Amino acid sequence: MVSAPATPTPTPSEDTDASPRLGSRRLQDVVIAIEAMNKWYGAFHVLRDISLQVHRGERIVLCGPSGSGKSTLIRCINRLEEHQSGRIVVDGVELTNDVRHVEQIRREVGMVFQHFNLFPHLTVLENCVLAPIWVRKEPRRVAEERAMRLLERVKIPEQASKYPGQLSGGQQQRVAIARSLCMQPKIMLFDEPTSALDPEMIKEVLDTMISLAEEGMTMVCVTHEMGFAKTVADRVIFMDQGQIVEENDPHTFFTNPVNDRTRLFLSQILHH
Ligand SMILES: Nc1ncnc2c1ncn2[C@@H]1O[C@H](COP(=O)(O)OP(=O)(O)OP(=O)(O)O)[C@@H](O)[C@H]1O
Repeated sequence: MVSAPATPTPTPSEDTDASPRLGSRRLQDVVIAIEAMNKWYGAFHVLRDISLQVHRGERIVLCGPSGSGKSTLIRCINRLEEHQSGRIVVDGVELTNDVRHVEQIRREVGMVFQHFNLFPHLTVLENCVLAPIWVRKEPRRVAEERAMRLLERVKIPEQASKYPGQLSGGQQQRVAIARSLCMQPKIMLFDEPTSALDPEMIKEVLDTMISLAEEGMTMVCVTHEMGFAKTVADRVIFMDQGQIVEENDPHTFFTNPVNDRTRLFLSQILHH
């Protein structure tokens, strides 16, 4: 049975002064709506009653201690992991077992992983055009032109004919970002994209993410880069033991955390 696309909670569409704001910007429609979602790994209750709404163009940073469920949560958003109860609606499509919905979501939601996940036996350009050609059935020329534009945007067009193993970690991660963008996603998920990088390469990847944010991409980022959270995020969400414990704008989150667990976490990472 095909379930009807669900409608996320509506938000004001008219651009009136009364519409809610996101910093200096106006809140737009909800693109990710998670309602009372739970997930178990066997008997282990890994995500507990998660409710979260992400608006178009919003930049969310998810943080929290190791094992708190951050990766699992963002992997549920593109159905790399299944949830067992509650609802996840992405751009008006509810995530169910219906493969058509899953395919649609995978096309609209790009994901960048800690360990790049590039195909080592394919060149940078081939990595970038693989999904557009095979999933979106694009002509090779169209896919390659877009891939080259995106490799220019992440500032490594000269690496197009190299293999991933010939690049630095920072360059490989920028290829991974360009590869995701080749599918023209509406939402980008980042799972600790800088954690596997040497310190001197972290900045180049963060700069790429910052420029994406400036262009209005909707982003959900799991990261320990609190400088990025402070300057780029519209909202910082703190998770612990599978729950969203606290969320706020970055200024309030970092200067006036309410929950004891948030305070403890911040004191540990900010003084590290
Ligand atoms: N496939 C799996 N099967 C069983 N347990 C899992 C699986 N994947 C993750 N877990 C467990 O679920 C919990 C949450 O893991 P998750 O990777 O989502 O946490 P995290 O907050 O992203 O942690 P980290 O910051 O260390 O990456 C952990 O206790 C982890 O061991």
